[in-house]
Formats: sequence, C-alpha cells, structure tokens
Amino acid sequence: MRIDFTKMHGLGNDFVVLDGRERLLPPLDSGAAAALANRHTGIGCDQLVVLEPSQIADMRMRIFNADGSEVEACGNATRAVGLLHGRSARIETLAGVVSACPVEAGISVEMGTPRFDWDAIPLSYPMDTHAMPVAWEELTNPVAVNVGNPHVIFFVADPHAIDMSRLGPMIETDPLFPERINVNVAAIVARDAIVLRVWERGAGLTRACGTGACATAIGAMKRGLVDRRVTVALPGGALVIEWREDGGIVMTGPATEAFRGSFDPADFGIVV
Ligand SMILES: N[C@@H](CCC[C@H](N)C(=O)O)C(=O)O
Repeated sequence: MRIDFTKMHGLGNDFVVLDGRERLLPPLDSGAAAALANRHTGIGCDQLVVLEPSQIADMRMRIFNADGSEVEACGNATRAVGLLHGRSARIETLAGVVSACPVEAGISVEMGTPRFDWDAIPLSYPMDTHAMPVAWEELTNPVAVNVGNPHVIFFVADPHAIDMSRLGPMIETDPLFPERINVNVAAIVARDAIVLRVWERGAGLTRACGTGACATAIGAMKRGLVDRRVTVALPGGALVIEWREDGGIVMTGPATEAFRGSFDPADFGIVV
C-alpha cells in the first residue's frame, strides 16, 4: 500500500497534505509527522497537514509542525486546503471551525477572533499582553496575541537586522511560554503596510506565516500603529489582513499546489 500526498505552499510556507476525507489513513503520530517533514530523509515541509472527515464542518484539518508537535492553527495551510477543496469550505481545527473561500486574490480565510488574556496566550504568569515588560537583548516590550495559536510580536526598525536564528529559538522555548510560542519581528512602514519575519514554533524560520501575519496585524492595530486593513509583507510574499468591526480576522492571499506523489508508509514508521 502507498499513501498519496499533495505538496502545497502558501507564500513558500510548505506543506505535505494527506487527504483522508474519503480514504481512511493509518494513524499518524508525532514521530511519523517529523519523519515525513524531514527535508533530508523525508518528503520535506514546514507542516504536515492531514485531512479527515468532520461531524461539524466540511472536513477536519490536523496540523503537525516539522518537529512533530500537533498544533491548533495554520493560516497558510488553511488557504492551501481551501485551494485543494476548490470551493467554500468550513474546516474544523483544534482552534475551532474556520472557513476558506476562493476569491480573485487567492483564498480568503475567516480566522476567528483574537484573544489577549495572559492565560489565553498562554503565559506562565499574569502580565499585560499589550505591552509586556520583558526583553531578550534588543527585542523588548512585545505584544502577545492568540489567533488560534500563540504569538509574540516585537516591533523593530528593521526585521532583517534581527538574528532570528539565535533569538527565535531562545524566545520560543522561554519558560514564560508554557506551550512555546511563535516569534514575530515586524516593522511598521505605513498605516496600511507591515514588514514581517517569523520564527515558527516547531518549524523555525519560514518564508511566511499566516497566523503570524494575523497576530502581528492585530497587535499593531491594538497599539494604534496601523488601520484595520493592512498588507503584511513576508519573505515569501504578501497577505492582506483585515480586523472586522465584529471582531473577526480575515486573511487573504495566494496558495499553490506544487506537485503530487506517494510514499510507502513503512519507510516512515507508519503502521498500516
Ligand atoms: N505556518 C503556519 C503556522 C503553523 C503552526 C505554528 N508553527 C505553531 O506552532 O503554532 C501559518 O501559516 O499560520
């Protein structure tokens, strides 16, 4: 038996997508996810995405980071799955039901509402998440936002001047963040434009992070730095993020199918 996969990406943030909506997949654990995601010995991706039937939505989407950790949300993967589905879809995730809809500019996703309470991020102890009195070297006074998954955002003059390969993992694994954290460094360039780089929890530096773009835009809006509709430029391309008056976040941008293939589950320790 072989398992089919589709390799997809959203602005260079890449995924191996396994579609178990109609054909039952064998059980997948963290070890199998990490093995498949490995760029040297596996297929290679930032996140493994597994689609399953859902009782409450059109499908259930499970998301595993490259290190094998299963997570609640992935903005770019949601657009990719929206493209794969080909029409409007309600998608169940660990963070709740989100919806993806094809539009002229790609796929538009209703991401739900942001949370700001310290224990919803979560942090290890109470703190004002709007202006956190903490610092890691030159990265100071961040905002924390949960958009389904946890993010901390630092506003800096030049995101490209920050040594993210060193500071990213240091902050990701700081005991302040009991579930680790996605680390965003952003520059405000206009009332409607942000430049962003993201060190992703469990995946490292990626070309783009959809939830990072949402969390950064919301953090900047909360601080009054930008308007409620903003373009976020990441190394892999741009996303438009809107924070509607009803509290919902809408993310719009492209998604791409790269290629299709299949693998032998035994090669990755998957028991059929
Ligand atoms: N690339 C994603 C985020 C994937 C999950 C994240 N690394 C986490 O651990 O929360 C996106 O586009 O949002």
